Amino acid sequence: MPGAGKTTAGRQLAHMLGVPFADVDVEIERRIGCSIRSFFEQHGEVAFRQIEADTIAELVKRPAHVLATGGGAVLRPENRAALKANTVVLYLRATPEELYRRLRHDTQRPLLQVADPLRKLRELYRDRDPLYQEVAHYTVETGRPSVSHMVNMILMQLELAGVVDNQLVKSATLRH
Ligand SMILES: Nc1ncnc2c1ncn2[C@@H]1O[C@H](COP(=O)(O)OP(=O)(O)O)[C@@H](O)[C@H]1O
Ligand SMILES: O=C(O)C1=C[C@@H](OP(=O)(O)O)[C@@H](O)[C@H](O)C1
Ligand SMILES: [Mg+2]
Repeated sequence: MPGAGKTTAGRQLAHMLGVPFADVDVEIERRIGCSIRSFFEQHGEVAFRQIEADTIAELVKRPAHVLATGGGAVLRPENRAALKANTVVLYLRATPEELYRRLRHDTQRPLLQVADPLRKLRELYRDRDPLYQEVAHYTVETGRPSVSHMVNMILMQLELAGVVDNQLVKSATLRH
């Protein structure tokens, strides 16, 4: 979902683990040469989703690092398949109300430039939560922690899953 913390927590997590960070949206904006919001307005969502799929297909093949996708990455089956097969997928789950609290002043998410953004978030959550749960290896219930607390929750989940070892988590925590 938009506002889940993928970009913010993903960047912090990569820094703490000492691995490269990539954000699908940032890579897309580099390719299209404008903001995603402008692209939506000029070319529409379908054209965006094709560029998003092409970008995800490339980025999931890069060596181990932290990858933040956009909230709509799960809409296309080929994206879900690519993410699940090539990465350890964490779903950063938050309620529509919490997401609205985080995004209420944000003007850059095209899907939320509507009269009732909270209603839109509830619709997106209804449609997408099953898809996130289908593609995710692990779900992190983010609630209302600070970003740094959320990153520690993610680290603990990754350690429990054996994705990162205890020493790496300890050094990450110290680095933090
Ligand atoms: N766990 C959190 N608690 C409070 N604010 C958060 C949390 N995660 C993200 N935010 C804030 O919400 C906004 C959206 O975060 P962002 O990382 O851009 O989300 P996404 O990339 O998933 O859309 C940012 O202002 C960020 O600081
Ligand atoms: O939820 C969505 O469909 C989208 C989320 C955005 O990314 P964030 O989840 O980082 O906001 C961005 O990819 C685009 O605006 C579409
Ligand atoms: Mg993001």
